Formats: sequence, C-alpha cells, structure tokens
Amino acid sequence: MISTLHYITQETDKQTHAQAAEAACRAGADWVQLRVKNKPYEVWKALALQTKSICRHYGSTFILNDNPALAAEVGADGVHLGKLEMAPAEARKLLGPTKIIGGTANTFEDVKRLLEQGVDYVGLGPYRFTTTKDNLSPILGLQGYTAILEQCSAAGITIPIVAIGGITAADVPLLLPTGIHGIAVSSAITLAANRAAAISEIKQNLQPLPQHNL
Ligand SMILES: Cc1ncc(COP(=O)(O)OP(=O)(O)O)c(N)n1
Ligand SMILES: Cc1ncsc1CCOP(=O)(O)O
Ligand SMILES: [Mg+2]
Repeated sequence: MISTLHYITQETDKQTHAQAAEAACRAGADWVQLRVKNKPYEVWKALALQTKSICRHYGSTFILNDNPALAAEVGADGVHLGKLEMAPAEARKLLGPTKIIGGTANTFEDVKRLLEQGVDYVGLGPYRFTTTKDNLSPILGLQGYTAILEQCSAAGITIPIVAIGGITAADVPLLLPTGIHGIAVSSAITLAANRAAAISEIKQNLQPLPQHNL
C-alpha cells in the first residue's frame, strides 16, 4: 500500500537526515524517503542503515532515493528513481518483485513511460518552486496536475500519483480533487515549528471528502 504522505528527509544545521527521519516518524510519518545528496558513499550508507532501523522501530516504510544497489544492500523497502538514475525496469531486475519502485514524472508522457517500466507509484512535480531541489523541471501548478490527471483518467491509468514540490497542508484541498493519490513533502514538515501538528494537518486534509447524496 502506497502511503498518501511521503516524508522526504532534509538535513539542516540542527539535524542529520537520520535525525530528521526520526523526528518525522515520531510525529506520525508512516513513509520516509531518505534523500541524500553529495555525500561520500560510506556516509550515505550509514545514514541509510540508521534510517532503516528508525523506520523499522516506528513501523514506517523506508524508501531510498536514487540508488537501487544501496537500497538492496541495506534492505530498504524500495527506491525512488528520477530520470538521471537507473531505469525502473533495470532496478526491478535488481530488487525483485516485492520491493517498491517509484519514478519521477514531469509530464503525462513520463507517467506512461514509468507505467510501462513497472513502477509502483509516480512522483509528479514540481507543484511550485522550491529551494529543496536544484535544477527543477518546469512548474506544473494546479493547472498542470489537472491536465495530466485528466489525461491519466482518459487513458485508464490508475497508478498512485504523488504530487511534490513546495507543497503545504493548505495546498492539499486544491490538489486532491485532481485525482492525485497523495503528496510528498520535505520542508513543510522538516522546518515546521511543530512537526506533529504539521503532519496531523496534512493527514486531515488528505482525508477524502465525504460523498453527499444530492
Ligand atoms: C516522491 C518523489 N517524487 C519525485 C522525486 C524527485 O526525484 P528526482 O527527479 O530524481 O530528483 P531528486 O529527488 O533525486 O533530486 C522524489 N525524490 N520523490
Ligand atoms: C525532491 C523534489 N522533487 C521535486 S520538488 C522536490 C523537493 C520537495 O521538497 P519540498 O517539499 O521542500 O519542496
Ligand atoms: Mg533522483
């Protein structure tokens, strides 16, 4: 089951990636993606092992960003792959049928390609500008999500699509009706004064609206 809220780790001057993961799990995150950039392999691996044990302790799913070989080595639950990383079909051969593989899409064509490559979910973005990621693809905005999710629906594509990029709790009521499965969030949780309150508000807003009889 793909969570509707993916927490993406972020290092700050106060905490390591693993400490950020721990704080998020303690605050209610049930899905953590360890997103380490520009660190030596041994440091990356140590952070992955720490984050895995934190996720096991809290019963959260542990996804490693970018590196399928390291995901296999540390026993992560899965991997998230962008356009610059190993192709999902190749990662599937390495990781086997039970591991979770996510892929990044910026367009409807990307979603179709990822589906053919056998991913379990799609991270579609960016929703808006964010400083968390360098070299952002063009901003999709609400219009972009509406158009791409409409194309998915018309094509009978039902793979879980997770929105990403500068997303806050306040965006969720606007994004949810486009048909997204959930959201991936880093700053709005990592930098929140109260992470538990931030996660609780996001989860509340992710609840599907009740169906009203006309
Ligand atoms: C859930 C989710 N969606 C998209 C991304 C972005 O992946 P990528 O395009 O490879 O960029 P980096 O995160 O590696 O900088 C993601 N990480 N997670
Ligand atoms: C990894 C990634 N891919 C597209 S935007 C983004 C950053 C998400 O972090 P934030 O929620 O802080 O914008
Ligand atoms: Mg990547």
